[in-house]
Amino acid sequence: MRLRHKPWAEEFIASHPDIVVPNPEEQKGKWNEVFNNDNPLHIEVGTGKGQFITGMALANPEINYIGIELFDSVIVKAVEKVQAAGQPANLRLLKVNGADLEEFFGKTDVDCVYLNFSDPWPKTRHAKRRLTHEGFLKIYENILPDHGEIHFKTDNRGLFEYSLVSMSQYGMKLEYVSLDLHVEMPEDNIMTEYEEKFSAKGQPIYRVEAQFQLPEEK
Ligand SMILES: C[S@@+](CC[C@H](N)C(=O)[O-])C[C@H]1O[C@@H](n2cnc3c(N)ncnc32)[C@H](O)[C@@H]1O
Repeated sequence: MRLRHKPWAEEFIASHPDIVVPNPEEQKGKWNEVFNNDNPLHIEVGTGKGQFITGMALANPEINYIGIELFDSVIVKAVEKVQAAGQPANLRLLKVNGADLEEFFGKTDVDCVYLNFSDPWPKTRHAKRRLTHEGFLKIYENILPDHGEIHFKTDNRGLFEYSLVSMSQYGMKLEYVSLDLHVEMPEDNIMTEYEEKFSAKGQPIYRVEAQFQLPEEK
């Protein structure tokens, strides 16, 4: 998702350090200081305009949430969403690349990783950029505890099939695989912007929860 270039975006982000955490590498291993509690931390990589992560934070005040987004112009929209929701105390944003997560989170800092409607990168030569490529799975494994989980939703059948294979080949246990999530919409499902858009067009939403396994369990 690319929005029109906004030259003031960087300044806007810097002026909201209470929402977009500045110098996140300094929080590695001590995110509890940011939230003033030891509650579990869930992150969404590729948070876009922030609808999902904001909804999750409002629905689950006993969990801390961080939305991670690469682009200035997009995270500005997420900041506005967080403000409109009354700036929940259990929610922050990071303007960083998901490929660099290990710079900001140590082993077990994060309790769950959400990937929602990740960019599909359909060309084979771009496969390494897919957020479910084994290179990214390794990164998530390094910031999650043993048996940590990734919850993944997408409208893109090709990316979903690729991801099931990638996760399975990595030795992850696949649970709650759905080929049409909205047929029996889980009560606690929080819709993302893309989910609303694609489901309104009648497209099925695919979902899986994948759990990392210990070497002896693979
Ligand atoms: C297709 S949008 C989906 C947004 C939102 N999750 C939703 O479901 O509505 C994917 C988002 O992921 C972001 N993104 C892609 N690769 C990323 C990366 N490596 N690190 C952080 N964000 C990334 C993009 O900038 C874009 O905003």
